[in-house]
Amino acid sequence: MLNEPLTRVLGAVALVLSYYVWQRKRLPLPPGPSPRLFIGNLHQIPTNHPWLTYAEWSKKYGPIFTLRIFSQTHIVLNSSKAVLDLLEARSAIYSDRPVSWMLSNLAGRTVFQLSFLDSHFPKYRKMLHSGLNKRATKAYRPIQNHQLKILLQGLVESPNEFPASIKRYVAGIALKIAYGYDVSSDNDYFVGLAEQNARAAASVLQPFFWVETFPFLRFIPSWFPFATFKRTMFEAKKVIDVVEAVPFEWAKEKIASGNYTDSFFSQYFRPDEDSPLDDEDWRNLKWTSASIYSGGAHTTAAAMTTFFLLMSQNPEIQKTAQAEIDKATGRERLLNGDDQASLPYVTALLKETLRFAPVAPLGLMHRVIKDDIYEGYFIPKGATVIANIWAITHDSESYPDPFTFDPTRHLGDKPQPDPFQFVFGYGRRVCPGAALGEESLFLAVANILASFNISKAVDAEGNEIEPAFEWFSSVVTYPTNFGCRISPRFPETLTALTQTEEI
Ligand code: HEM
Repeated sequence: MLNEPLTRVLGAVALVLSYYVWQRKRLPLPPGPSPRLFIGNLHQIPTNHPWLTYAEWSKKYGPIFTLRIFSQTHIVLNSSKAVLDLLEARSAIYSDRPVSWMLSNLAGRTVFQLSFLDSHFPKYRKMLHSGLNKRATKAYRPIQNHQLKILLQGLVESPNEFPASIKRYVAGIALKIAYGYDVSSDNDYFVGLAEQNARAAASVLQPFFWVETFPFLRFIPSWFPFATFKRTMFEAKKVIDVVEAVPFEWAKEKIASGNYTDSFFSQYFRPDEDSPLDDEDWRNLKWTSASIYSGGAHTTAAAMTTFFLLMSQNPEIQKTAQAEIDKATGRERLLNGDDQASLPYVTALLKETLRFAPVAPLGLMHRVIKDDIYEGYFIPKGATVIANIWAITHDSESYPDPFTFDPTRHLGDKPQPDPFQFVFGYGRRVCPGAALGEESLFLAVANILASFNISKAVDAEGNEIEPAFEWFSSVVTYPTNFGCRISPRFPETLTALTQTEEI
């Protein structure tokens, strides 16, 4: 028998708990567009550039709104306050990924969609953090500097092929860091793989697949006329498997032969160690190495492509940045990572590029693992949580006149909020490659500005062509269908500089 005081205490606790649960259930979900009976808001979600529509909806429904897709609740966060309050401050419950049968069963498991609750999650993050943190990133400078010279030479020799030079630069850095692999040309097989991987990712990371709601669709054979989803996934899986396996096997063989350069992979793979890796270690190593390549190449390339478009539109800003650079180098050397501290305008220009066109406008989806309450709204366990990064970096309260490209907004005594705080994601899922991405971007942007003038493309009569501001719509976005003129500022000096050993 329990004694009376204890019974009373337990009764009071039960009462408080049930009041709390009742109160929570009474709270409404954040508002949102009216759902239809069965499909919810599926019919209203645009297939292209959904971040723009979500930003519009947030003006009507507020910074946090709800969408329902069949029975799945999506909470869309459109303000810096909401993402920092939830995804950062409450990251212990907001860092899971939505469960996707399509991704995990057909496309295969990857770091990007691994559940926060998976026992391997901390291991992955630790491996990535130790290989990619700010300090570790400094060790990669010789690799970045080497790729930089190839990039600059490529822009001198074939300026119109600048997208190929960008791809080679980013893949060259990622493959060397991940596996110790040296890219040999723009048409390198491994560089092509990165490209295929980006395409595969775009095809599988769609907001909705019917099979997630109707599990019986899993059993229809892939040849069936309506089974496009299965064929898409199997195609993507083939690519993802190759992307993970081929460089991995290549690196394994190199290390076994004793003729290899140090890399993220070689740090963990030691053929002569007494305790060999077990199966799970192998898998972790395979996926983390592949994530450097699949997470780092396409994103960095997207930001560089945006940079070319914005520079061709903004000659005055370009000149200001060039004046700052010329003052630092006397036009006698290339810039390295240490120069960033003395180039505030160029740093601001880079921030503004990522603010103006965040590479991943909706980031990657999160999932909340416990019921929660925020600002009087109920956020149910299992809801998918989407950070509308584009809306945050175009919020006129934080960034007045948000559609004007203006690096000076990040300078002075009262700079506007640092966009790097938002564009690399949040909480325990924050991009582990942010430091490396930022440094590779700075190096490229600063040295391209030092070495070239970028202007609008011209037609056969010499008239400038106004580029269409068109953005590829996927998880990673970048401008498409534009050209620009890239001409060396000091051709002789540039050739000499790209041929010297040191930067
Ligand atoms: C401009 C450069 C980059 C941008 C804008 C960017 C942005 C992002 C964003 C928004 C996320 C999702 C974070 C979240 O879920 O909250 C992410 C995740 C990730 N990024 Fe990056 N990224 C960049 C470069 C890189 C680089 C260079 C690497 C690797 C070397 C990398 C590896 C990853 C990985 C592995 C994840 C998944 C983390 C996880 O799910 O736990 N990224 N990135």
